[in-house]
Amino acid sequence: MAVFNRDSADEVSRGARAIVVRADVPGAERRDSDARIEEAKGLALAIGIDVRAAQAFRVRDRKPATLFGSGQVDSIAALAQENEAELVIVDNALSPVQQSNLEKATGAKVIDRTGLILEIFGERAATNEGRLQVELAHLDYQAGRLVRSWTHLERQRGGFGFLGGPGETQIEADRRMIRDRMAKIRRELEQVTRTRGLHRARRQRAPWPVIALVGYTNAGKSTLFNRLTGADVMAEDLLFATLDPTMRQIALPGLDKAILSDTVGFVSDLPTQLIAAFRATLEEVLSADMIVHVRDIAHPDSEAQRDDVLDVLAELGIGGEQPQEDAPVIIEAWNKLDLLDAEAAAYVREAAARRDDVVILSALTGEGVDLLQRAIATRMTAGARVHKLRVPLADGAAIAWLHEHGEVLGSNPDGGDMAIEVRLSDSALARFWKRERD
Ligand SMILES: Nc1nc2c(ncn2[C@@H]2O[C@H](COP(=O)(O)OP(=O)(O)OP(=O)(O)O)[C@@H](O)[C@H]2O)c(=O)[nH]1
Repeated sequence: MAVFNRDSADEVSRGARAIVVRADVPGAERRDSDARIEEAKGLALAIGIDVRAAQAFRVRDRKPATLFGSGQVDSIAALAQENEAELVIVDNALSPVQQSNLEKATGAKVIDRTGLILEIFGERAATNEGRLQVELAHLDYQAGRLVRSWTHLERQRGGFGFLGGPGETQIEADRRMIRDRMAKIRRELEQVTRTRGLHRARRQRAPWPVIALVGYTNAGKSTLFNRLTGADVMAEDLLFATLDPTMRQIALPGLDKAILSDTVGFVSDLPTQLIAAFRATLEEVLSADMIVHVRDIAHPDSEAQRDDVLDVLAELGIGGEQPQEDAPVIIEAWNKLDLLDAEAAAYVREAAARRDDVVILSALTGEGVDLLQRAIATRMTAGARVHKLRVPLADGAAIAWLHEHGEVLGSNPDGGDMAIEVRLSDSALARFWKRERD
């Protein structure tokens, strides 16, 4: 039921014929224009849109009415016509006025980058919280786009438009409806967030370390996740294949059990309305013991992508200028090594050799994955020392725990206790005591 004026960013249908265009504003870009348009195409393909053509335009200054210059608008209209496009995707943020003017000029439906990402998030959100956050973002986006349109004027004709003119009342009613719905969603979200907090607390008590994979969209997180866990989930060439984190148990050398968590892909210029939805999925990362930052090292904007990811992590208090005290350590996994030619590979190896927090690999071919496993395990067990512990003989579970998580060097029954000499990392020891208390 369309209770309010659903704007044209809504209901993009799968298989829609589309063209992708973008305005490159000189000086405002720190990224490769081709790569940006490719990413936008990838985003559109991810929701099943039939992208027929893609083109970037240099725009000296953004035109308030149409964003693009008038000659460029004509070219876009011609491109849309040639390709029989029903949809024009503009990979920039558009004001409602620009959107509507471009629709008039092209005769096609126009959506901007925010609209596109909202569509993707809407399709990918798998948990209750993800769905609510996306709906909230969508409503917020729509509320900003309620302009006095002809449909409103038509509906209002003969109505009560004395003050403020016809249309005003309808817009107000629409706004109120959106506000009410948003308030309801916020209440539901509070409930869901509370439940999620409980789940997380329960998991934190689990005596295993948690490793979180983060990375820019399409960097190869899901592929690596599958490699490391042997699970065959979500290896798709789809952006945002993983809006909600997935947890799996993995085995690492010298570390019987650990939990690997896959998180949502990062993306540049994330629409402000979506930041909360995105962060919600990242809270998992905060409780991790270690972060593996997966990077597509063969991508032309690899460094800009890394900066985007690090900025978001810094906002969460991980890394950056003022990291939180017990924040997880980060290792970088430089992925897609197989895509580099010999010269580039040599260069990358040299750069990696200068750092002790980098592993080079290919999640696709498996090369180097063992090195990553070892690097994770080494860091996890770093600071392992020999401890002499006394555990009641009757506490078989505690004794088994120590055998499972540490290297038991000797054990002797002594009175009612077992005296155990065991090599354990500090974090494992802390987990052991915590486990005792619970
Ligand atoms: N050549 C090559 N391709 C890879 C490698 N790792 C991943 N890919 C490909 O890169 C694409 C994206 O991989 P995913 O694992 O889905 O990426 P992701 O980081 O989980 O993506 P999001 O879910 O969007 O965040 C897929 O087509 C993979 O097959 C690699 O080491 N080499």
